[in-house]
Amino acid sequence: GAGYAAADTSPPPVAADPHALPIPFEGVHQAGIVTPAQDRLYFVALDLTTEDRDSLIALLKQWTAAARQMTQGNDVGEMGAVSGSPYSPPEDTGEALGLPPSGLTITIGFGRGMFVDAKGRPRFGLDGKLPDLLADLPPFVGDRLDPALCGGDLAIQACANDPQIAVHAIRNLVRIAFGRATVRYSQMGFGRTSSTSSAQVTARNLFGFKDGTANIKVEQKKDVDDFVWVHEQDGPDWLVGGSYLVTRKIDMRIEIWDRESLEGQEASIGRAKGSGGPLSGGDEFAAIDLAAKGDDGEPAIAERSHVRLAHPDVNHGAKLLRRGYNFVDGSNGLGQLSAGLFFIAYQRDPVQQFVQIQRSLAGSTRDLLNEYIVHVGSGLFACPPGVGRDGYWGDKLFA
Ligand SMILES: C=CC1=C(C)c2cc3[nH]c(cc4nc(cc5[nH]c(cc1n2)c(C)c5CCC(=O)O)C(CCC(=O)O)=C4C)c(C)c3C=C
Ligand SMILES: [Fe+2]
Repeated sequence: GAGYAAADTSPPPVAADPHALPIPFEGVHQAGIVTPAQDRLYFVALDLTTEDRDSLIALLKQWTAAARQMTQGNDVGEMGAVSGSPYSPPEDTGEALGLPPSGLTITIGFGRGMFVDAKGRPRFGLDGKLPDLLADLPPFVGDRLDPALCGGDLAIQACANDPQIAVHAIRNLVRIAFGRATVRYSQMGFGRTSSTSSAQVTARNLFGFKDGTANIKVEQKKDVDDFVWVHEQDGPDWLVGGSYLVTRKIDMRIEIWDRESLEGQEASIGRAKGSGGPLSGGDEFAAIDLAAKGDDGEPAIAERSHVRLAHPDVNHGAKLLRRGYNFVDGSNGLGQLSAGLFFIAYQRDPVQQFVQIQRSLAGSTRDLLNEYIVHVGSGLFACPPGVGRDGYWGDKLFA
């Protein structure tokens, strides 16, 4: 179709709403990494239930074909949602009929468990292709990880400006995987907490602060190249042009935070709540001056503030491309919101980047935010480079 679900009979929306448009699926890099962050996320981690190499390859090919179709606003399969045999289940589940592609991107990552099992035994003949950096993340002080919210042999990130579109994408991919992979955990997110383009307004996280101000932006070509993509000299070959994805499900103790004074909240972050400007002075995008002192002679940006401890100057220059989303999973039995940040970061080297920064932040004597947050889920995935015209996700891995 022309970017709209084929079987739809109603006219497409009148004006070209930029949020409704399709994003190209093919490219040197996967879409959904430096793509300006969409408003909604649906993320899923899966475990492979097959041990057969050919069936894994077939799955990746079918997933790629479906992702190609859905990202361009088309139904899955040859006959889609309503044009097939009335006696068979439709190829597409149908809830995206009549909706525009809404900036849908679908990004895949491979976990360590796809290459070796828990005992280090090879899977799918891929043990020789396991990147050294695809090791389990180390434990961090204060982690309270729930194993059911960690790991996964594969991960798929669907981002779109319409949650129905993101859910439709994941649902159809999970359905295609029947008998070969099962869902380990999934997460819905809203209100992107990181802008990844300087054309975007910085959104706010559930603590009410602008989040993503000092993020790597797609326009910063050198930073993107230095900090996001795996280079030839980094290896392995199949991952060149790809990126490592770190996910952390972080619960936020909203009720405790909401009893903190404005001054206390701002000191914890190191930025002003209204403007997002650093406490060392200036507007949102003013450079952070870690040496600046307040009238009281104390550092304007507190020693234990989040932005100081996450800053490249105290982390051997490390930067991340953050792409996280807020979540609210209802309320817990105590009447508190089960809310937080589904932290997503892309990087060239997880050890020198995420692990370095998180070590700087973690622990009750470090980042002041730790009084209000707790990491409950974790994942590390190697995202292959983009797909060419006739290619499929991970094709270089099986070549
Ligand atoms: C290990 C990496 C990081 C985790 C985990 C993390 C969690 C987290 N962050 C916020 C809120 C904000 N973070 C901000 C900046 C910021 N955060 C990280 C890294 C992690 N954050 C970095 C590298 C930076 C940039 C530091 C810099 O160079 O200045 C900000 C300020 C605005 C911005 O620049 O984005 C906020 C606000 C929360 C609430 C949170 C966990 C729930
Ligand atoms: Fe942060």
